[in-house]
Amino acid sequence: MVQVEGLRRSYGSATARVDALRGVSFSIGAGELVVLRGRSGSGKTTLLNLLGGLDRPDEGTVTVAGRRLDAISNAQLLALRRKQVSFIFQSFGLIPILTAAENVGVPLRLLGVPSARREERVASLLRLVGLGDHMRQRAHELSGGQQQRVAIARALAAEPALLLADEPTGQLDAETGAQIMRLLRTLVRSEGVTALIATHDAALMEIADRVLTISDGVLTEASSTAAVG
Ligand SMILES: Nc1ncnc2c1ncn2[C@@H]1O[C@H](COP(=O)(O)OP(=O)(O)OP(=O)(O)O)[C@@H](O)[C@H]1O
Repeated sequence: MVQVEGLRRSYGSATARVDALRGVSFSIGAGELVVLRGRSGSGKTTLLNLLGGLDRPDEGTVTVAGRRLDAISNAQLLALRRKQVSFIFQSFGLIPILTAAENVGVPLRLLGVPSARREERVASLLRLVGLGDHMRQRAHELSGGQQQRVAIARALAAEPALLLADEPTGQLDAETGAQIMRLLRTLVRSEGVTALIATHDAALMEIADRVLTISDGVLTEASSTAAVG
């Protein structure tokens, strides 16, 4: 599902240059949930942005669902981002004045899904994340954990092939964070999506099929763990 080959990305100019990624290669199989672990500043966000086509590498290639991101036009990249790749952020990224249902419906609107089908999918997703009773509540009225559940439902709405999550539990207390991670584990399996989740929280490794560790812009170890429910 994902192949990354020799990825390099630097920021700044010669005098103040930061080598955020210094030759990163790995692949992720369809349906796998991979946790990307690394300290703050190790290059996790840079890597996720390149995988999601939000940024372009200085060197190396990214292939998602059989398409090399450097070989496609900006219009094709936009289509890929709408249909096949979705993001979950630490800060949830919801539109505060819209209801939970409206937020989840945004990607479906962008794809032109007719309203009846859209409403059906939105309701079923919100039930799936345990918010069936909060559909009409505005995002800013929800707790952090509830907002992240809405963001997860939104990320899954368009049935993406690849889900990228950047510190999805970073703003939540430990127990709520653990619940969100278990929910992600369950949904990745039931929706058949492939996921890469960046975190520095060692407690979250247990949900991974595989853990990639990044340090100073390079992968330092790749280990397998038994997947748990
Ligand atoms: N737009 C930018 N301009 C300059 N330097 C940047 C930029 N984005 C990231 N960096 C630098 O690149 C390195 C990697 O940053 P990145 O955000 O990828 O790390 P991270 O592992 O996601 O960190 P965190 O967990 O704190 O989000 C850091 O040294 C950071 O300061």
